[in-house]
Amino acid sequence: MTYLLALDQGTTSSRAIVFDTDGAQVAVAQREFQQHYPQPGWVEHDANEIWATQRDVAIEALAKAGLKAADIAALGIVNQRETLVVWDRATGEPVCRAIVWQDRRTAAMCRQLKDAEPIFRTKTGLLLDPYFTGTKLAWLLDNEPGLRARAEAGELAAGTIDSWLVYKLTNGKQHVTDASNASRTLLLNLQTCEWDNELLDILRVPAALLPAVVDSSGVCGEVSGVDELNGIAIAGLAGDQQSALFGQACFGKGDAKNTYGTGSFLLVNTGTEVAASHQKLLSTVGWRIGGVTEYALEGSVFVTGAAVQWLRDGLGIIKQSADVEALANQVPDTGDVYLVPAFAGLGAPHWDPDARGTIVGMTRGTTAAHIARATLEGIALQSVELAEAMRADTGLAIDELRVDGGAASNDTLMQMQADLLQAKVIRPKVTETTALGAAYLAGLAVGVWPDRPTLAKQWAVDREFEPQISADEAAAKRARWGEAVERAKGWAADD
Ligand SMILES: Nc1ncnc2c1ncn2[C@@H]1O[C@H](COP(=O)(O)OP(=O)(O)O)[C@@H](O)[C@H]1O
Ligand SMILES: O=P(O)(O)OC[C@H](O)CO
Repeated sequence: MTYLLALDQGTTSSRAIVFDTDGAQVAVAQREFQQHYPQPGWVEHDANEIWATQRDVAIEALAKAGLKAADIAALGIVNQRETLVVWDRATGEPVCRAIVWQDRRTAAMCRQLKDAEPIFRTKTGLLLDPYFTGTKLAWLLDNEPGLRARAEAGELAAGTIDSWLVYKLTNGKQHVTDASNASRTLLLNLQTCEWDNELLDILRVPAALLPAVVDSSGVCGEVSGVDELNGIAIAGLAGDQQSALFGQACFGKGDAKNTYGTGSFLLVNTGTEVAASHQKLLSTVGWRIGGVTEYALEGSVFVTGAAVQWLRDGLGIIKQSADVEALANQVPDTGDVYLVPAFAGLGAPHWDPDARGTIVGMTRGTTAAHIARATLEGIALQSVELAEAMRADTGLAIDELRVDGGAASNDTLMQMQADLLQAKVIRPKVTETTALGAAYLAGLAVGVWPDRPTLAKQWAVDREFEPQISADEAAAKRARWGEAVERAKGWAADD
């Protein structure tokens, strides 16, 4: 029997899953790690802790499956995107904590660079928002004493989490990133899939820092220096959201998926041509395989599942995330309460780093149940805005949406999504599609599966949700939501 090992390095936890050739999960191990919030709006991770947790869960998953490294055909790595790690090439030690995708510290820098935004928009498909890696790297070089000189001298390496993990797994032999991760940095030319000198110049980033850009599916190294994993081929790399698109078998132009994790990320496959957005969606690399790049349009929402965590940790009205469903179902509706979870600003299609979380419409009769229900509706409504923007961009209405991620297990939320989107929502049997995508990318590279049609046949439905409210009712809620969003915008602008 042949097995694949998927490493899914997420924002809040590191996960490793062993899959068999039917795409079935054989064993899983997961470890959370610490989030650091050194200043308001800043979010950091300890890159060494990311490495240690990811290595340990990989070892643990193999042990749980009763397998040895030699039983694994290949491993794939998928990861939280945009998060920046800079390390010393000689020692392999990070020079400081990783700056996480949610970190807003470069909001002022992005405003200052606004005149250059059209260049970034055209070349990278992204916007000038603190979300992306490029301004984080520029900030670090400007603000950490001595770093720029060391970077220019070639002493340092920079990369997203995929780069960092490959570097550690190969004992410092490989400094690479795949095209999908690279397309989130503000430094990659989408058309050529190469680092762009004009963009490097604008952000004053020395090219010597950057990894080589490789295919998303292809052997890019071999594990060495971790006894239990040594010899396993590293054969798949991708950003986690692109990987979920792959794991959902969204191989055809127009196929769409939405992942509900810390944030939500709705991606639609746009084929081998870059589809430019007029609705502030992102054009991004889906994957590059055999040198051929396929693209996607993406709507990124920063806080969805994290809002449920806030109900748990911030408000204390639920004990665990899954409890939100029962609490929300204690009431038939939100009583006209709307919760805009703009805790980290607003992403697509608003891109307002100064927006902040807002609850509107509360009365003396509002209860925790209304807040819980409004949180779920807020998650669904943010995705509706993305789907509307995609329709305006591509002319294609999303009439079917494949869903995955932690919060996709919430039936009430999925029903709300179908209602508010006025489209069918389809949940597959395997909702660990992010990790499955990693296994697929790695397995294709080493011949475990012959082609994508074989993978598409493995995809199976768990449950479908059909709209149960009228289009008029949905439109009324969408309009009301729009008003609530306006109230959340710009709140922190004076900070
Ligand atoms: N039943 C549920 N209802 C709503 N949200 C949930 C539920 N279960 C998990 N979540 C949320 O999903 C997120 C975890 O999903 P996951 O896909 O593991 O996220 P990530 O990869 O971003 O760490 C958490 O933010 C959690 O609050
Ligand atoms: O870690 P996740 O699953 O929340 O994904 C984070 C995204 O990749 C950020 O762009």
